[in-house]
Amino acid sequence: MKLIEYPDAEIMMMELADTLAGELKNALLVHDTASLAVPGGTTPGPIFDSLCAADLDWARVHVMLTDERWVPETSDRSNTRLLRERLLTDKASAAQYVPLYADAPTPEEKLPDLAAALADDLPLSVVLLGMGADMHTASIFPGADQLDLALAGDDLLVAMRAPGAPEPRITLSAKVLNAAMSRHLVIIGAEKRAALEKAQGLPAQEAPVSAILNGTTVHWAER
Ligand SMILES: O=C(O)[C@H](O)[C@@H](O)[C@H](O)[C@H](O)COP(=O)(O)O
Repeated sequence: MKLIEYPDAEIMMMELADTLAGELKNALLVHDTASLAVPGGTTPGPIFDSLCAADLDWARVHVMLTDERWVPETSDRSNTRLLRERLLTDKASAAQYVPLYADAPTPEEKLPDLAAALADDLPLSVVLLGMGADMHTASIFPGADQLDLALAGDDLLVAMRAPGAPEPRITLSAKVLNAAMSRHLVIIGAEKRAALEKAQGLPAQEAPVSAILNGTTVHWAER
């Protein structure tokens, strides 16, 4: 793991957007398409605001979430909604969106179709992850019902229910995340920095983020 500390979050978001755009551009030099997976939640919005204006051949970029809450796009809990509003806009509106949600009461009903649709985009070119103070990443939560499958299984996508998550989730597995050509984790604040340090000494069952730290660049700003 490599840690980059920034003087403030605003600078971090802009520099990280540049880094992601540069990596996508490089991937497009050698491949017909490039794939980008990004988290939802409250942290990455400003990265999306910069990245969406990056000058690259977005029509050849396939964009997806690292994980989704099982709620329709009309919900303000929908990560898809965040992506449409802040990333898949401006120049990036030409990108192809690969959904992790479909209209059905539970994720299990749609899991095979959603997994088949994303299989063509693997290995992912660039992955950006977030982390919770409970040391979850993507929707791989401590105490989740399918934690073993998400951490050590061969499935691409896993449906999850977890005490720390108010609705069912769907998440890329650790296998998919770890196969990515490039992986970044973005966190803000002292609490998450302490959680990251604690996670490094714990098994993935207790600290799921530790399963994806090898080879990952962590970007941190205090505020
Ligand atoms: O749907 C989600 O919630 C995310 O993809 C999740 O993994 C997120 O990255 C962390 O929970 C951090 O969330 P915050 O950025 O809101 O702290």
